[in-house]
Amino acid sequence: MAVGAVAAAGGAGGSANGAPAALAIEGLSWRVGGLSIVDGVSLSVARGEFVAVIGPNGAGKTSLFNLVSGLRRATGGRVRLGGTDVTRLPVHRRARLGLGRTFQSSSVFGSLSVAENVRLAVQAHRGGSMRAWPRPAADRAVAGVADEILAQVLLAARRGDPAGTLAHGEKRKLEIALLLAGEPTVLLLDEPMAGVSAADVPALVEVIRSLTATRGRSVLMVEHHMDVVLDLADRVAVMHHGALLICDTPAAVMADPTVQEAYLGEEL
Ligand SMILES: Nc1ncnc2c1ncn2[C@@H]1O[C@H](COP(=O)(O)OP(=O)(O)OP(=O)(O)O)[C@@H](O)[C@H]1O
Repeated sequence: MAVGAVAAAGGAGGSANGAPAALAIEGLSWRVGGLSIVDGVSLSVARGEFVAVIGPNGAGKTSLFNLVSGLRRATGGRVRLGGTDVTRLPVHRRARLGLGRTFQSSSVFGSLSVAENVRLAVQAHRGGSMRAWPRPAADRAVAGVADEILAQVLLAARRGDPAGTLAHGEKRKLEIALLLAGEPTVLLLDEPMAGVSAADVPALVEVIRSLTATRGRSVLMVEHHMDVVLDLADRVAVMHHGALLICDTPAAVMADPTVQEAYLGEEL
């Protein structure tokens, strides 16, 4: 649940207590070759809040994520992280400011163990700040952090297994672990349930739920599985033809006739 006030539906900017939103998307647009793919989207995510983005195929959800993470350059509007304007910053600078997007599977080393993968990610993130530490102490600290992360993503039992042997659902947990190694304050999850077997969904949902439970982390998640969205989200943002249709509580969104219309002919 959101720390402090729950931000106003769809509004950008700060929360009611005056603190800047963890993530503020303000009139964000992306035009390509005369086509408006993302059309003036304004949406804010409060500290500790979980917002899901849904919409029919081709609505612009992934494109919105690409603009927020910096993979694509917006043609209009702004993105702010904790009040800092990051609109013109490249991916790695946004990451350094606390924005994390799930790693693609290609960043998992299949022949290394699950624990080694997480240790490498922790090392990559903290290495510089530990340079003055004696080697054994630094190694122990990295291993300790990696173990904590593995416990949080419910992968402790698989810590010694080669990452390449993980099932889809477990691989998603490992990708989340690698993301957590970067100590993000805002996490972008793009279809975390894609390809995950029905049996593995509940455990993965619990891992994702735990992300906002500590440290005031915020999550923005694109997901097609409505049961997962309704279970996890504080608010649901609906995109249609590149624009934001509504951003409100799951109950209000489900009851909204314009949402039903946008999904006409598709499963909601
Ligand atoms: N680089 C690009 N150039 C031109 N059109 C693009 C480009 N990238 C995406 N599009 C178009 O923008 C629209 C939105 O695509 P996007 O992938 O963001 O939608 P989505 O909501 O994530 O869809 P899905 O749910 O199917 O993943 C689509 O019509 C897509 O074909």
